[in-house]
Amino acid sequence: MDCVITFRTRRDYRLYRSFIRSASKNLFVSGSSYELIKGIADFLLSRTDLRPKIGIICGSGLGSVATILDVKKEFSYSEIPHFPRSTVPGHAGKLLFGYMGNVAVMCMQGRVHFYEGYDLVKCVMPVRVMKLCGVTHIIMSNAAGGVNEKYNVGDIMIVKDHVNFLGLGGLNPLRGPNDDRWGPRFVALNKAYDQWMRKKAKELASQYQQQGSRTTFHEGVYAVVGGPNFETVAELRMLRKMGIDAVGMSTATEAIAAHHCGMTVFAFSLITNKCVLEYDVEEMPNHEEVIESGLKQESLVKDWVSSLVQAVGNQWLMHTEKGCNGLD
Ligand SMILES: O=P(O)(O)O[C@H]1O[C@H](CO)[C@@H](O)[C@H]1O
Ligand code: HPA
Repeated sequence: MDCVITFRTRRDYRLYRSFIRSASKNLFVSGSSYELIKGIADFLLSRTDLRPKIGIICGSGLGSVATILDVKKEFSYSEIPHFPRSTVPGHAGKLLFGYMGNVAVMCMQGRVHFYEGYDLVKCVMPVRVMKLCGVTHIIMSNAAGGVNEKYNVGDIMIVKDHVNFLGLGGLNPLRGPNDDRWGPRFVALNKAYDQWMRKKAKELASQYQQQGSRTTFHEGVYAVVGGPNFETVAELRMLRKMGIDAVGMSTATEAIAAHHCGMTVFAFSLITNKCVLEYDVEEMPNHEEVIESGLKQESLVKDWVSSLVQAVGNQWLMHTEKGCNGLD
């Protein structure tokens, strides 16, 4: 059915026209435009003198990593304009600016997920905010189910690569018009997870083994699925056949956005549950167990992440005179 709109004045017509123009522009970019994200970064930086170099994202039950920070400024996500809010237990929803040793850090105590109802572009918005706050290296953590039968609860997997099941189906945070200020239209991902950081993280991990820790570190492939349901036995069997070691509902999309805008990316999974690949098994995965497993590994994870942050800081010192105390 055709619809005819009449305007009483030329002014009404002009107002209508500009509304339609901005609406069609925002159809693709709402919540994600460079200007909007720059506005958020400026909002944060105008409220702290700290200039972060390293960003950390705490996954489910891993919020305690934030407690190693000497916090200088704290924001609740709800007080940051346009920032998404965490709705999942185990994600405090706080953005912290502080120091780990002499390294200036920005830390998300909790993330947001696609299954919470956010578009992927909104899920990765905090990563881009970090970029515009000056973060060059990002450490992402997550809770994940161990698909590899050799993985046990409490093990840590350094992510060497991922399979993005959302992306393979077309759901990608880079979908839509590309803004070259972030990065190129077609981004290569074969070096998405930084080799130097992975090597350093493995070196640092070996000290726990030497000290007799029972925690095993692995390096493996993380698969992101949409959630929020845990996977079926058939799905998990398929994942294992495909060479996947751990499965979760986050991180890979954030890593794509971070790599796209030129950040150095490191990610790790805490194995919080062993995935059930058999039908005649009583146990069933649940979020409470996921959070509990995170808490049990609290001190080791904090220690390891903190030494990785220091290692990145020392690397900076070797290459720049300024270091990374955020005061340069
Ligand atoms: O990936 P993070 O945020 O650590 O959380 C993981 O834990 C939750 C399931 O218990 C899911 O959100 C999954 O992605
Ligand atoms: N599957 C998906 N996501 C998860 C799991 C899991 O088994 N454990 C923690 N996050």
